[in-house]
Amino acid sequence: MLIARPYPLKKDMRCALTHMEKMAFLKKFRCIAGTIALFFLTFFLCYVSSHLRLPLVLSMFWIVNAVVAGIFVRYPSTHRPINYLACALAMFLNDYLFSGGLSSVILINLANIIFIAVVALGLRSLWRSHTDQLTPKQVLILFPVCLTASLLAGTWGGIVSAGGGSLTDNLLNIALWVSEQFSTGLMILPLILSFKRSQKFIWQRTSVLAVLSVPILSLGAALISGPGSIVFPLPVLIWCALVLPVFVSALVTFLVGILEIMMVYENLIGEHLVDSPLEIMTLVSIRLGVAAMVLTPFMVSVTIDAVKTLNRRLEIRANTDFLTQLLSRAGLFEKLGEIPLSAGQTVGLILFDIDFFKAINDNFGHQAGDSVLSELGYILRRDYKEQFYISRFGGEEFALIARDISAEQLYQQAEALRLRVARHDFSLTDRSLSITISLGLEVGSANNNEEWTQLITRLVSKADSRLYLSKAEGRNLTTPDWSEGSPAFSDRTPT
Ligand SMILES: Nc1nc2c(ncn2[C@@H]2O[C@H](COP(=O)(O)OP(=O)(O)OP(=O)(O)O)[C@@H](O)[C@H]2O)c(=O)[nH]1
Repeated sequence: MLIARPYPLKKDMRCALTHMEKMAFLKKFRCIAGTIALFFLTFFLCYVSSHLRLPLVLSMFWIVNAVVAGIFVRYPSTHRPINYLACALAMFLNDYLFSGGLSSVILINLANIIFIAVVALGLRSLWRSHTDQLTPKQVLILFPVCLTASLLAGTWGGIVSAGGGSLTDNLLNIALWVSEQFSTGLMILPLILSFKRSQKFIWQRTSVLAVLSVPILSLGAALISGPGSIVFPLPVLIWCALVLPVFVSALVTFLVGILEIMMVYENLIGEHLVDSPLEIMTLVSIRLGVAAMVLTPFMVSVTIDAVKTLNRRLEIRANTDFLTQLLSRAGLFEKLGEIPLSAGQTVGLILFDIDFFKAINDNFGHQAGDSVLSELGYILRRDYKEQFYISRFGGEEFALIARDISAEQLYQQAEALRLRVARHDFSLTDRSLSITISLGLEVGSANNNEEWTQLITRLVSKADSRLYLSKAEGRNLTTPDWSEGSPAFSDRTPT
């Protein structure tokens, strides 16, 4: 009879509740901490941006909007009304402390919130938060979303910050707002969206040269000057996009974009800036030009990155056996081809085949046979990957290859493997199963100018005849390289 056990159950439930409460508390704490961090980040960026105002009244780079919008897109859990409120409060506080006049400050900062909201909502639906990889499609949508956000925010900001004035003043103000938001947005958003915490990258000569060429072309642009000089760095930025990781390329492009706009402000590029409609429109035009220029290398680097990832996936798929997750025969040769082979190098090969595998298929079904192959693949990957290159050579035939191994060491490893397999219970859906394997070994040295394919083919031919011997002598046996008089051959015994 089943006896009720109230206490342990209650205790379990209490533990589970406490755990859930703890998790809920942690989640809440993280949210509050995130909101406070966002408040201070916004305040700091507003402070920095508002000190980049000279020589015009409008900031040279109002970076805060793109940064906050980028955070909302990149980390969708932060996209919450409370965080909008925190950002707005930080903007109001900064303007109140350093510019005065709370009422106009609220209206002007509404433009910033409009930009953040439009970018966050426009890009959020397309961004897959579970992957860091950007797609060309996502980059394409960056342009219209950023433009819409800049147009809406800029129109509102331009009107409320002009404080009345003539229609021309209003239109010029709007043009300045829109162009600034658009160019700053397109410089900063790629940076935030492509940022990866860990990325393996080896600097090669071409990557270093590409980066070093950037300041040279930028200097050329500064020396020659004129409106066309904006695009001088473009070829080298495209080069960076081809050879650098997406984030590094975006960073270089961002720095060039910033430099160009600063040079415009310093009269190094373009005409002398005075506060007339023509000069303002020149600045607007240069900014829009910079925006278009910075997006181009970003599109190239994201597209190249997507192509590289696709190539890597195809390569893995082509070189890996789907069932066992081991190298296919072609994959083995491909892998070995990457390793230098010097004359005289010793290479050992274990070639083995499952005994009576056809009977497993016949008695338990093809799926059971697949399951055995898959489990065997798992054992080989787990226990032998360190010492050997492992390949599913054919149907139920496997090859293990090791460099710098003696005939005796190879024999010991092969015997250990044979016993390991024989003692293992392979699990099928409704039962477990024991199998045995027969092995043939060969150890050889590479000849002068011999390639991996030739060497392995030579070793396989010998090992295959020894595998056949193991089968002929009753299976569950290892036949080593006995031509070398290995003492192990005479010791071989079935389990
Ligand atoms: N389930 C399954 N069976 C496979 C696969 N590849 C090959 N086989 C089967 O493996 C069996 C190999 O049979 P045989 O060559 O006669 O060898 P065996 O039955 O193991 O006998 P011995 O090697 O002489 O011990 C064939 O029936 C193939 O159909 C696979 O991927 N999955």
